[in-house]
Amino acid sequence: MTVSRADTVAILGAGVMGEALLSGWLRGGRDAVTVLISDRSPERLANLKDKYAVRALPAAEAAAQAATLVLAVKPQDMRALVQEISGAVGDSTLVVSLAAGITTAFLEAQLPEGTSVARVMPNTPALVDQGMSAVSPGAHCDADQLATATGLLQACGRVVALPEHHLDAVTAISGSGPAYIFYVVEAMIEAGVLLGMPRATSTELVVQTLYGAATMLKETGEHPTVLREQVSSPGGTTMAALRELDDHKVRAAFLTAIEAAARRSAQLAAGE
Ligand SMILES: NC(=O)C1=CN([C@@H]2O[C@H](COP(=O)(O)OP(=O)(O)OC[C@H]3O[C@@H](n4cnc5c(N)ncnc54)[C@H](OP(=O)(O)O)[C@@H]3O)[C@@H](O)[C@H]2O)C=CC1
Ligand SMILES: O=C(O)[C@@H]1CCC=N1
Repeated sequence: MTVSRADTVAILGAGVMGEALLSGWLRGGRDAVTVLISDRSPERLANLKDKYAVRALPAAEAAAQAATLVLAVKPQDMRALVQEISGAVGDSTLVVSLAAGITTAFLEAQLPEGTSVARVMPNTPALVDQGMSAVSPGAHCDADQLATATGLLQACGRVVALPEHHLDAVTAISGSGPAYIFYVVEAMIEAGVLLGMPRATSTELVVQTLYGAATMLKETGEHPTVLREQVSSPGGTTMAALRELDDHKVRAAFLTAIEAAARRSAQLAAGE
């Protein structure tokens, strides 16, 4: 089967996020022959080719054969990748970057004049079709191209379009967010073990509690304060615990932690 360049998407940097998108597209019914992957690890490429039956090519060759390029390398590797592919980027190429911190202006300056660029911040729940992404158009990205970028992310979850000045905050909230939740889950499991429960039991209790609480937030549409108050009986166990969290300034710690993540995203833009 011959696949046109217009229908082809190349993932350049097939690591955690690259694979998350690839697997989501295939689960959503995209034909594997329309996806090219590139990575500097031959072992990783061999593994992904086996697993998903997609074609692997060096980055510049993949870039020449695809109308949409998804740049999914670490921010620190972005300059080198863009230099490698720049000569293969055509007038109609759409470049979609997933990298934290890297601005559309940076990419536009490295790519041929007038290249359409969209900046996206996804998250790892895309692996289970529950991703949350934000997308921002660069200076030359038109509405159809923004819709194309949005469609790539919608295959694995929800997408919001936002002005690019919000993307460092998005990175700090939903991009890094799953890690904060996993950190809280780890701490709660440890607490169950501290109280004498088998680790497997504690894990089951915590994971289902998280799932139930997330489902309540989503399905009831109630404010989290209302849901928290429903759990907090006067003079009861929950208030005893929440008082300790307040005494240990856990809420303030979340604010400063998330500020630090946004600051770090802005530093990555400056190549630090
Ligand atoms: N992980 C996450 O939760 C999220 C990540 N992101 C962003 O997504 C991007 C990718 O992150 P993640 O998937 O975690 O990173 P990974 O390190 O897992 O994946 C990046 C892959 O790209 C490869 N690579 C580096 N340079 C090149 C190149 N020139 N050509 C081909 N392949 C190359 C890397 O190889 P090697 O291993 O040899 O370096 C690696 O396999 C980052 O910019 C990150 O900011 C955004 C949201 C969430
Ligand atoms: O930690 C990081 O830099 C990347 C960006 C958002 C999630 N992971």
